[in-house]
Parts: sequence; structure tokens; C-alpha cells
Amino acid sequence: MKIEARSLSFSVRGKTLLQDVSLAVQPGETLALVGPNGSGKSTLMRLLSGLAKPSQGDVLLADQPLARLTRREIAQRIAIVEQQADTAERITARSVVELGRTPWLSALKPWSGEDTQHVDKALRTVEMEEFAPREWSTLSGGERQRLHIARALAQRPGLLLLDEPTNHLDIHHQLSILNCIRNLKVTTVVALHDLNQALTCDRVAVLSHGRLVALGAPAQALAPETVSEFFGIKARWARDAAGDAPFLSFQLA
Ligand SMILES: Nc1ncnc2c1ncn2[C@@H]1O[C@H](COP(=O)(O)OP(=O)(O)OP(=O)(O)O)[C@@H](O)[C@H]1O
Repeated sequence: MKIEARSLSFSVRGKTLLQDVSLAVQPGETLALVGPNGSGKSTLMRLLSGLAKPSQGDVLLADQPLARLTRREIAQRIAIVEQQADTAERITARSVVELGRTPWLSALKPWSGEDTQHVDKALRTVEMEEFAPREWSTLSGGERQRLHIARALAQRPGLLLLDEPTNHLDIHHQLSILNCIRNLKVTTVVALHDLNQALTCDRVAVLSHGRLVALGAPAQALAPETVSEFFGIKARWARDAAGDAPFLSFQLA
């Protein structure tokens, strides 16, 4: 499902958090959103999800203005995992993932075997099947994060918005979640702090002080000069002894 931001701006109490951001993410594409702390990544995610309304500009989902869709229509199309996502304590891991099916249920369409299958598949994808009966309050930060991602996957969205989905995860689960995200046929926007992980996405958008300052193929959007300028460090391409694809190496300027 295509998502498009047209000249998006967002201000709160006279402070501009996002200014004139335009970009389009094509069906099935994975776009990494990077930028220094406070550059506007979460703000842009919230605007794309419909959780916040732009002060100016429009968000179009599959060429339809988001503002014209009902909450339920949006929930059937867009899943978001926010940065400090948390949920009620007295609930099992499986119930959290089942919440992802809510937008699809109604009096005429109660829970069915198909819903159970989506939940099972989402739990498998994040390698959390064995945790399904556990109570939420007993889970670690990384386990909760994986379940939030499973909840979003169980929703079967056309657009997946993930705000720093790997920040609580060990390296195995960082790589496996990113691999899973890249292989999904779902359009995905993923905010990342690890620029080398961003390099593995289809395209990269760089935000700085609420403005879109680069957008394109990963190696082009994350060229060392761009990274150095907007993150205030010295970046360069490096290669390991195996001679695999180059990666970014950093040091303080
Ligand atoms: N409700 C608000 N009122 C005032 N300022 C806000 C509000 N919400 C966010 N901001 C500010 O807007 C800027 C952008 O915040 P945002 O969370 O979008 O950045 P980010 O790029 O996601 O940052 P991080 O990498 O630290 O998660 C920050 O300077 C933040 O302090």
C-alpha cells in the first residue's frame, strides 16, 4: 500500500517540529528513517499513522487522504509500533498479539480460526511462540518489544510503521527482526538509529531539525559527507577483511 506525505508541517505551541516534508513510499518498499535525536522521526511516524494531524499538508494512503478515512479503516490498513509502547500489565503475551486482530472483528465477524492463524504466524515470526502463555509483567523489555511487533504483524496491515523496533533487542533478534521486516511484502517505514542497519533497507530518508535533508538509495542518502554533516561526526566507508559490502565507520569530529 503506497503512503505519501505532501508538504507536511507540524507545530505545537508555536514550535515547528516538522517542516515541509514530502516523500512517497511505494507498495512493498522498506524505507528507513534516520536522523539525530529530536530531528522529528517519531513526529513524522505519528503523522503518517493518523495519530497526529498535520498543521499543514496531507497524508495520502493508497492515494486517498488519510483525513477522510475512519479510525477503523485506518486501523485495518496501518499498524504502528511506537517507541515506548506499553500495555496493560495483567494480560498474557498471546492476548497482546491478539489485540492486533481487533480492527477486523465485529458482531458479524467474531473471532475465527483465521484470526488464530494470524496470531500464531506473528508469534512464530518474532520467535515468541513459547512465551505465549506468559504474563506481560514477567517479560523483559526485548520480549515485550518483539510482542508489540507481533501484534502489528497480526493486524495484517498494508502499511507498517516501526519506531526504533530494535532498540531493546539483542543482536540476534535485531538482525532477525530486520530481516523479517525487509522480507515482508508490506510497505514499511522504520525509524532506526543504527545507520548500518538502515543501509540494508530499500531506501533511506534523513531528517534534521524537522526537515527532510536526504532521500534516496541507501549508499547515496547515507553518503559519509551527509552523515558527517547532519550527525556532527566523521563518517567514512570501511570494509572488513572478508571484503563484504562496505559499512559506515564513525568517529567524533
Ligand atoms: N508535544 C511536544 N511539545 C513540544 N515539543 C515536542 C513535543 N513532542 C515532541 N517535541 C519535540 O519535537 C522534536 C522532535 O521530536 P521527535 O520525538 O519527533 O524526534 P525523534 O527524531 O523521534 O527523536 P529521538 O531520536 O530522540 O527518538 C524534539 O525536539 C522534541 O523535544
